[in-house]
This record gives sequence, C-alpha cells and structure tokens, in this order.
Amino acid sequence: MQEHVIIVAGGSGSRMKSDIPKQFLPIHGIPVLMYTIRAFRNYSAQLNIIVVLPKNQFDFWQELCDRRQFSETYQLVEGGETRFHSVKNGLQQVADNDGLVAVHDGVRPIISKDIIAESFLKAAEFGAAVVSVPLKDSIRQVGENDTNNALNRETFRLIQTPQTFRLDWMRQSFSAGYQPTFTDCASVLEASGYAIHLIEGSYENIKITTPEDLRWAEVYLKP
Ligand SMILES: Nc1ccn([C@@H]2O[C@H](COP(=O)(O)OP(=O)(O)OP(=O)(O)O)[C@@H](O)[C@H]2O)c(=O)n1
Ligand SMILES: C[C@](O)(CO)[C@H](O)COP(=O)(O)O
Repeated sequence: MQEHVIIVAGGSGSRMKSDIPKQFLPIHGIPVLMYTIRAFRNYSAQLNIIVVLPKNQFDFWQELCDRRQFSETYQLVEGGETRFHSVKNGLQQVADNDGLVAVHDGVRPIISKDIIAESFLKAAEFGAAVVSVPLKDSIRQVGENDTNNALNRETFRLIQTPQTFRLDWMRQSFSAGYQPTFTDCASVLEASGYAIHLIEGSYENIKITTPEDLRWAEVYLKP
C-alpha cells in the first residue's frame, strides 16, 4: 500500500515569540524542519513526503536548504489559515485514494523510525492510528469561581503525531468542513464517525512550542 506523509509547518509559532519561525530555528545548527523531514525519509525511501509551509516562507526555506545542501525529495505546498486548512492543502496533493497518509507536526523533530512504522502498520489494520502517551502528572479540572476537582488520570492520554489514516477516511472527513474545535486530525475523523486507535508514543516526541522546548530538543537530538 502506498504511504504518504503530510508534514505541517504552516503555523506562525506565536507562542515561541522568536524572530524566525520556529520550524526554522537551529538545533545544533540544523533547522528543526530538516530533522523532521529526515526522520521520515530515513523510515522509507519510497514514502511520498509533502511539506506544508506558509507561501511567504518558501524563499527563506530554499535559502536554508541551499546553505545546508539539504537535498531530500518532497513536494512543497502552501499552508492555510489553520492547521486543518494546511492539512487539507497537503491532502489535495495526494493523487492516491487507496493508500495511507500520516500527518505529522513539522515541529516534532524527535520522532523515531519505530513509531512511524507502527503508525502505518496499525493504520493499515484499524484505519486510524494516533500516537499517545499516558499522563505522568496528576490532573484537575478547573471550574468557575476558582473551583477545581481531581480527575482520574488513567482515563486520559496526551495526543501526539504522527496520526495516520486510510486515505479515503481522510478525504471524506476533511471534505465535511472545518470546526473550531479541531485541534488535530483525530478530532476531524472522529467528527465524521471514525473510531481512533491509539498507539504508544514517546515522551521524547515533544512539540516545539515554547522556548524551553528547544533546550530539550538539543538534548534529545544528535547533530
Ligand atoms: N495554519 C497552520 C497552523 C499550524 N500548523 C502546524 O501545525 C503544527 C502544530 O501547531 P502549533 O505548534 O500550534 O504551531 P503554530 O501554530 O505555529 O504555533 P502557535 O500556536 O504557537 O502560534 C505546527 O507544525 C504548525 O506549523 C500549520 O501547518 N498551519
Ligand atoms: C496535533 C497536536 O500536536 C497533537 O497534540 C496538537 O493538537 C497541535 O495543537 P496546537 O494547538 O496546534 O499546538
């Protein structure tokens, strides 16, 4: 079955508050997005890789690639207003309808070959495979008037990417339209009635969101 990945890097990185978009920030001198693309290429030479970036960052990205002689093969696609729209733009570049498509955050560079392989394997079996980890901290729900109450953390999971799906399920779900509650692809497919199969992720598979995440990424990533 043909495998595809849409690596979304079309966001603005507002929480990082950096001068350059967080997907381009250097870790050991190498831009974050290059680690992410390489992780998927190392998984498979046959994988169809689609990278989504804001149109106004294409030239800067090309400069970075030239400077670092980064020559991995992938299709470059323009980002959208929200993550949902960026994924949808990426999906339009996939010609196939029978294969599997993984969606991964461009700013999750510490993704292992084993997790990528498992996500495709389980998506082939269940139709929808989403990477997750159990909570290590306690959890409380906050309410009005400064109230809060304990919840059972065993009943929760933190959701990561890759999130991998049958292509026909993806197309059907993304054609149903955007809802502001969508924070990932799993929520989009769930809204269309598809069951999500959770698979084990990794605590190292962090999403680079705020400045301290960069320091962890430096520790986990080898130059
Ligand atoms: N319109 C958007 C918004 C987000 N993303 C991507 O979705 C991933 C997860 O989003 P997040 O970490 O929230 O990235 P940003 O939206 O860039 O960050 P922030 O929310 O801090 O502005 C990132 O790889 C981001 O580039 C995207 O492709 N297109
Ligand atoms: C897709 C995601 O990384 C799964 O944890 C997350 O939902 C992205 O959320 P964000 O609000 O775009 O950071």
